[in-house]
Amino acid sequence: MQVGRLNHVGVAVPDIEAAKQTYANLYGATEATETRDFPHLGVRVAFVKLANSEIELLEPLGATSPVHKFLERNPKGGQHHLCFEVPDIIAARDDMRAKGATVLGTGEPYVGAHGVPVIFIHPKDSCGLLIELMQEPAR
Ligand SMILES: CC[C@H](C(=O)O)C(=O)SCCNC(=O)CCNC(=O)[C@H](O)C(C)(C)COP(=O)(O)OP(=O)(O)OC[C@H]1O[C@@H](n2cnc3c(N)ncnc32)[C@H](O)[C@@H]1OP(=O)(O)O
Ligand SMILES: [Co+2]
Repeated sequence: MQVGRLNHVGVAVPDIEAAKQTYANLYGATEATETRDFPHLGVRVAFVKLANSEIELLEPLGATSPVHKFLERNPKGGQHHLCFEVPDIIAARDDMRAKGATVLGTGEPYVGAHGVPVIFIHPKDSCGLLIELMQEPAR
């Protein structure tokens, strides 16, 4: 299986609104979504639109958030993950497992911030990078 386009770069930040201003002021990336909470995912999220992809700004929601420990280690924020689109998230999950990669959580895809199912592959399988795979959205 070959992954598709880079949908977004996940960036953990201590303050999403401040980060939005940084991307607008420094890089002219002024188009951003409203900031939304996803309590069931443990994150607050906003997307900064780019010409060919997006920055996904992430704040932790609570101490059990998957982003909480990352921000403790990187209090100013940092690159958290890359997200690639795939045509079939179930086939992608099975392909990852068949190749010996660790699909995080239960292994069952779950609906992410874009409203389509996602999975995550452990950083140890991708040269230290956390990789998210998401079902290609209808365009
Ligand atoms: C889905 C909604 C939204 C979307 O796009 O739609 C999102 O993207 S939400 C993003 C937040 N959600 C997740 O990240 C879910 C998957 N993540 C996890 O399951 C954990 O964060 C995990 C397993 C990657 C790390 O868990 P934890 O931090 O509790 O474990 P450790 O601190 O013990 O770390 C283990 C090991 O991994 C290294 N690590 C941790 N986070 C990252 C990272 N983001 N990138 C690279 N490496 C990471 C950490 O340094 C440890 O390395 P070691 O060599 O063992 O010390
Ligand atoms: Co993401």
